[in-house]
Amino acid sequence: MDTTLRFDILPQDTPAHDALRQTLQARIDGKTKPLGALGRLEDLALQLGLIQGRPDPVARQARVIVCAGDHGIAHEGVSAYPQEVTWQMVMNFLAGGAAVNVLARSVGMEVQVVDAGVAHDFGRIAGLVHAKVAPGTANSAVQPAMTAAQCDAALARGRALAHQAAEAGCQVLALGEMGIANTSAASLLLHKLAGVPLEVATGRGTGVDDAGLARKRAVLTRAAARTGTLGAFDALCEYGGLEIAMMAGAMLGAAERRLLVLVDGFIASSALLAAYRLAPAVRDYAVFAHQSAEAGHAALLQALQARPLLALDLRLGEGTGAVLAWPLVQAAAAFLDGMASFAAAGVSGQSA
Ligand SMILES: Cc1cc2ncn([C@H]3O[C@H](COP(=O)(O)O)[C@@H](O)[C@H]3O)c2cc1C
Ligand SMILES: O=C(O)c1cccnc1
Repeated sequence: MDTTLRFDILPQDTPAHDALRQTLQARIDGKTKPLGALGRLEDLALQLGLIQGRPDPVARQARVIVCAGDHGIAHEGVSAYPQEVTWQMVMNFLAGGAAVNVLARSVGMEVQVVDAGVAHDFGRIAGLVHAKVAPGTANSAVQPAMTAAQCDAALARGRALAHQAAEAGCQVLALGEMGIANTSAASLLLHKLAGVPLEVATGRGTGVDDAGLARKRAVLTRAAARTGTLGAFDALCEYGGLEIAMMAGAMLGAAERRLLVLVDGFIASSALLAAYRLAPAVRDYAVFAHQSAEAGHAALLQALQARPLLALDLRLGEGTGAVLAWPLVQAAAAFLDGMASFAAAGVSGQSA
């Protein structure tokens, strides 16, 4: 089966992009510094320019969308915390007291909290984006996590949220998540989509002990054995995460609107992996913010040939790592805009 959605993402290997790449590289190289000396900030500036299709890209406004969803597989005892933490943390996000709120505030980023599929009735609570597809997924250890229609709905709602961010004036979109047991869903996606063995793909998530990790591995082995090789859409349906599918849709929708996508940790990277398999061009719009301490993230980054910007031993999700990379994107745009060129400053260039 496949998604009914078609994502219209401009690929970046056109002749127009080649010309712009040369223009951007010349601008970067003309700045008053030894060639290449701003390192990965130079790569970021180049990527931002290519994404926006202009030699003078801007990074003024950014949003983090935190998608929350519950997981039937939580009932197998794969997390160190109970399922109700998901909705309780949604309340915490709305009150502004979670890690992602504080970090986003510190870097001037707006937070949008979305109910993608939490197993709780929030009523008409203010500030929450009500995009609930279902009150949690089914238990993927015994049956598909969601139907094709549910997966399509999650992708479509994520895409619409990204388009809204673009209309609100954002150039950059970060995706975060909350969902007890979603490291299990992400590990299963990594295993099915990139062929990474479950022993490598499975980690401690919120901090299960050795016995908990053994139980988690056994549950995931049982879940994985239900199916054979899967495409991206079927893998999302089988192993879910309504919030993971919604993040994938948002990443694809952001790329459609030529926004730079800040990818958070293990869970968000699994959403990008699925999105990439649905529409490979999305990869050019992605910046991998950080390397999570969650086991499996290294293999996931490797599968995407991604080199994250930061390594802070975070293992939280919520978009915490992604928001911390926003100042680096701003710095890249700032040096490209504000640094003097050799010509303008009267500084001698490279000899011979
Ligand atoms: C209080 C609390 C806040 C969180 N914020 C993010 N997560 C993170 O932990 C969960 C995934 O780990 P696992 O698969 O082991 O359940 C997700 O909700 C993720 O966002 C949290 C977890 C907890 C307990
Ligand atoms: O890296 C992540 O996204 C992560 C790691 C552990 C728990 N929750 C999320």
